[in-house]
Amino acid sequence: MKILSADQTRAADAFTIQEENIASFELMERAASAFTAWFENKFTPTQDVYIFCGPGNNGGDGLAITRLLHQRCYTVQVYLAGDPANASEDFKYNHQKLPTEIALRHVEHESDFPAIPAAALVIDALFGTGLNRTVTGLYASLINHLNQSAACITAVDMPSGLYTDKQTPTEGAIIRAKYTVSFELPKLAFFLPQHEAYVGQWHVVPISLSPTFISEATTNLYFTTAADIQHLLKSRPKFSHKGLYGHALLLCGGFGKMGAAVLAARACMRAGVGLLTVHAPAIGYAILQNSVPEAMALSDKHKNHIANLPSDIEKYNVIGVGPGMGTERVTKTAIGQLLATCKQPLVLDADAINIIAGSEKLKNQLRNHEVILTPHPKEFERLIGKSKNDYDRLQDMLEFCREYSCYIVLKGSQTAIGTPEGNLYFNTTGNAGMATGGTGDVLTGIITALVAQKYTLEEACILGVYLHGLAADLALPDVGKVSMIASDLIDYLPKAFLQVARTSA
Ligand SMILES: NC(=O)C1=CN([C@@H]2O[C@H](COP(=O)(O)OP(=O)(O)OC[C@H]3O[C@@H](n4cnc5c(N)ncnc54)[C@H](O)[C@@H]3O)[C@@H](O)[C@H]2O)[C@@H](O)CC1
Ligand SMILES: Nc1ncnc2c1ncn2[C@@H]1O[C@H](COP(=O)(O)OP(=O)(O)O)[C@@H](O)[C@H]1O
Ligand SMILES: [K+]
Repeated sequence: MKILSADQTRAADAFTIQEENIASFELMERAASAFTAWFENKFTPTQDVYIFCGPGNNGGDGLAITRLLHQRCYTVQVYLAGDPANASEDFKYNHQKLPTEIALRHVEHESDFPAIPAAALVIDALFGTGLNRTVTGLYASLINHLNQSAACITAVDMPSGLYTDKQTPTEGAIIRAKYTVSFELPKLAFFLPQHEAYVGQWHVVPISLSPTFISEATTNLYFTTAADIQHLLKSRPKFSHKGLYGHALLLCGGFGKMGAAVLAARACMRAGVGLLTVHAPAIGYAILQNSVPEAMALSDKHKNHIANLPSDIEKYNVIGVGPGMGTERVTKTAIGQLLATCKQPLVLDADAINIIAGSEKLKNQLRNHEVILTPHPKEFERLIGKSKNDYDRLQDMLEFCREYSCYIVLKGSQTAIGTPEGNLYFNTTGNAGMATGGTGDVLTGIITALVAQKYTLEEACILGVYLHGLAADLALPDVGKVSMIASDLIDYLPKAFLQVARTSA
């Protein structure tokens, strides 16, 4: 699904109003109803609700929500910050529609700020996608006042003070919401780790914006939904044989880190590779044969580290490299050889990335390959350098993808995938239980298996990251976030494939 900018969102609203020949307040009513339905489902009317409105359409939503919650027996108090004379037309319309028993209280001085009980529910409808400057003055004091309360804050569309699609200057005040309920599509700001404290948990509620507008809108930003994934998964014909599903090579493992190789290998098998060979240091040979009997094992000439490549390397149709490999000098030489000689697609992770990050010559050789790099943020920084903020980091990532003609899977809570064409895909599966050693090795195995099965590199990244997170989500009810380990992801990978296959059928 596409992620639209603030300007495109505004245009989508206008297009929908025109296309459906409705008044703009009717679309606002849809938005307010969708928010209210979410709110009703989440909170019972036993807690007092304090609603803070700005003078624009976000504030207009706040007024309509006030009316709807009042109808549903919530005790609501509503405040306006800003000049009512300059309010938007739809704000004024909804002001008139407020039931007479509800007074809109004006906040003109700090002394007008109400004390907010800890058990109260606050709805932030100060500013949405129309924010056009940093929040200062009385608005900032109000935002700080709300943030300092112990009440649960739910933001309408956007946490007030946060820009939708560009860096918010540090000096402005920003609401720290527990929940953000956004209309139709998530906003780019929700996908950036630096915004977690403001956005909280985000939810999207549909308001039937024009599908024509959305499908014709141009963007390089996407988030992956179950519906996007359905079309990707390939089915298997009855007369399938293992030769159809590729022969992958994994170069991984080292002294004390054979577990990484085992995890990557087991995940690769579970992700459907036809044949798998794992090349590891001599010390890992017996370990691999014992723990992954489905895979073939090759022993490096070096006891503890990878120092050479298999002699028949051309026969593999993809090579996954890096988990547990270390950065010994002999291993660096082997990676140099790999980049200089091999022709097949590469999936580079962990120490393979660290080794390449340390050498301009190796980095330049990326251009000669079809390659996916799967760094976590620290490996990313070694490869590309420090970025000023999360927005710049995405730009730096796309620039690197373009310059080196590669795919990057920047791992994290909402993993971002960059392509050489300049597209960015944010993943939507996964949970904090995955923040444990070895889960990245599992991802390397999955993506390598998908490339082996002739998914394009872009498909392998998108589908692999989605399935990896989905496996963790499916494991969650049984193992919980604290106890989740990387092996759980492999154990639940079959269920993840089954779930995706079911929806594609
Ligand atoms: N018909 C529509 O356009 C719809 C709009 N919707 C809502 O409307 C919102 C967008 O509404 P608007 O475009 O009116 O914008 P907002 O209500 O987000 O904010 C714009 C208002 O705030 C002022 N403002 C902006 N930044 C400020 C700052 N830093 N300090 C002080 N004042 C500031 C502007 O001068 C303007 O009065 C969405 O987020 C959504 O909540 C929804 O009701 C869906 C339908
Ligand atoms: N809080 C989180 N929410 C969702 N996914 C997470 C979270 N933390 C980590 N992950 C995922 O777990 C994996 C961790 O990979 P990585 O850091 O390479 O681990 P390792 O090197 O131990 O294998 C990545 O796929 C990342 O996206
Ligand atoms: K808001």
